[in-house]
Amino acid sequence: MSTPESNRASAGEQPAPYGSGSATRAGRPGRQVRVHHLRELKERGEPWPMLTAYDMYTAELFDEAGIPVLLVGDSAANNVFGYDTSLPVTVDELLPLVRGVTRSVKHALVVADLPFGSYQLSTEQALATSVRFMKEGRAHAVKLEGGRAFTPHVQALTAAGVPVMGHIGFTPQSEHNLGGYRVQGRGAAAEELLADAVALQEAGAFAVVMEMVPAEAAKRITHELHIPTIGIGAGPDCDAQVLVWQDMAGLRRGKAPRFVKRYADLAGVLSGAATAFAEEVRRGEFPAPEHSFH
Ligand SMILES: Nc1nc(=O)c2c([nH]1)NC[C@@H]1CN(c3ccc(C(=O)N[C@@H](CCC(=O)O)C(=O)O)cc3)CN21
Ligand SMILES: CC(C)C(=O)C(=O)O
Ligand SMILES: [Mg+2]
Repeated sequence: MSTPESNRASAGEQPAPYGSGSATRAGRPGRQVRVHHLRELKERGEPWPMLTAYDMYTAELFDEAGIPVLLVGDSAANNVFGYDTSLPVTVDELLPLVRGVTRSVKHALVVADLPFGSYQLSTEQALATSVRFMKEGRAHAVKLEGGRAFTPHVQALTAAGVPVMGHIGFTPQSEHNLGGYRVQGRGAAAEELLADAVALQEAGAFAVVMEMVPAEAAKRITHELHIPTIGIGAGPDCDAQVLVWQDMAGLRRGKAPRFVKRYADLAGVLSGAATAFAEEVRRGEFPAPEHSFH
């Protein structure tokens, strides 16, 4: 079977950049995704997907599935390390996950989420932490939570060569300040949210996540900004959509937030596999002769 993709590869030509040509139509970026490709997608009105990833196999699979941006979220706190919130996770815990993901992708832009306490103290702290994620973790960009109060941090990082993704609306690291998991930017607060988004853009952010924001407010902010907006519980009019991968694939059980759609039942598949393995071992059926060395 010969595809345009393999023809190009065998001819030894440079594949088309993400955002143009047959590679895009196939949903597969031809080479490294760059922040300007995301801006081009916004200009063309083409929505794009983002997922979290915390390890090699998921990073490889999502990269091959044509997900242009992977986020090593501080949500690893809940979804890898078993904490009840994202607050306790540390840079030292997240760094090896970032390394695993960046080693495993061929195309995706990998964003490292700065965890609570690793950037809020000063612009210097934000830069020191980001340099670790880029130097040791080989991340391509970082993400931090906060609006106008964090424009000095975004400016300092951008000036130092670190692409920054903002995150406004419901910001889980501020859970105790926001009074729990609640929608942000209803009514008059929509103006505050817009001011935060514009300030992040002016400070140099290349994109901004909006979490649990009313769809109308998110739509307006998306139209006002020239950088891409990435929604999670922010309606259909954002430039991109992000989900935590264990939510998207149905690995996490229990009641999911309203914004989650499950595209698979990985919990069912894995638990079925583990149960079948356990039964075969207990019945003496595994290993069979073909699994043994003779
Ligand atoms: N697995 C997972 N998925 C996520 O989306 C996620 C994490 N972990 N960890 C970090 C943060 C925390 N997030 C959360 C967690 C819970 C709700 C939640 O319970 N939402 C409810 C209540 C909303 C309301 O009361 O207005 C919902 O039904 O959406 C929302 C976002 C989003 N992030
Ligand atoms: C939900 C996304 C945006 C996030 O910040 C995370 O996974 O940590
Ligand atoms: Mg996060």
